[in-house]
Amino acid sequence: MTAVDIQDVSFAYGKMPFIEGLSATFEEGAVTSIVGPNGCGKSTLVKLVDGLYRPSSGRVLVEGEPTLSMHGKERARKVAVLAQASRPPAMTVESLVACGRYPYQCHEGRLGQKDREYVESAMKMAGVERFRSHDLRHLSGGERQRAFIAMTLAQDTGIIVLDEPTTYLDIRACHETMQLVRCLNAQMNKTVIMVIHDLDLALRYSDNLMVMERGVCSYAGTIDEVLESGAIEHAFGVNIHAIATSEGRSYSLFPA
Ligand SMILES: Nc1ncnc2c1ncn2[C@@H]1O[C@H](COP(=O)(O)OP(=O)(O)OP(=O)(O)O)[C@@H](O)[C@H]1O
Repeated sequence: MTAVDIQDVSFAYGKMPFIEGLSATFEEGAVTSIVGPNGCGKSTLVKLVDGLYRPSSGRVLVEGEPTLSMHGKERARKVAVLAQASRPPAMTVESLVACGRYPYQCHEGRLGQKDREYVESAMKMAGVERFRSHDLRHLSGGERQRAFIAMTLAQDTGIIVLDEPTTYLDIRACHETMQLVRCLNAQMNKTVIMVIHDLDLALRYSDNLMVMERGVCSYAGTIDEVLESGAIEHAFGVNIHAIATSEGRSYSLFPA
């Protein structure tokens, strides 16, 4: 089954076409990383999936429905998108996580019993319960990222899209964030699509990879298929060596 289907999408900033005829599919129940050099269009693609940008041609389907035919709240009940980290707002963890319930709220915006249950279980799942009354600005980068992931969980969608979830995190927090992603996938069957710069993390924690170059998908497939294809070497100008370890495989990357 396909969770997100990008069908022959073109998009331009201003007059110059940037993405032309991009097609890609993201498998339901899988963790897929979008990788590619700076400026190749990864965040643009995320915004097209989020319905923030309108393709000049082609369409994006989320769970079989064109994103642009859905109202904002309807789309937000299918896909939760966590944008790139920016300055954290002055609010508590619990208030942030409660924001994830907005697609289910009516005009008054009050949380009902069910909303509160979702907020509680999202904080528990992401391991931020004990920080519930802490101001986001006073958390470490890793704790704050878990709080934002909890907000996407409270949104109760089948699909989570994370744009560079490990930026600014130290190596331990990077791995903890990726382990949380795998846990959400394994225990809650979340489809996860993430833009990630760290190729080692992408190779280690994803089922599938989509490699982008200058507005196109140059290759997509399982980790083994992508490694076999040479698409990463081509896109980044690196060599990759896979090393067997007791925990599976580790990857060593260095300039070609
Ligand atoms: N709002 C905008 N207006 C005009 N051009 C933009 C805008 N946003 C992005 N671009 C351009 O579109 C191209 C793709 O940007 P995008 O942010 O999608 O790339 P990216 O692959 O996510 O980059 P990075 O890895 O550096 O985050 C870049 O050349 C960028 O300068």
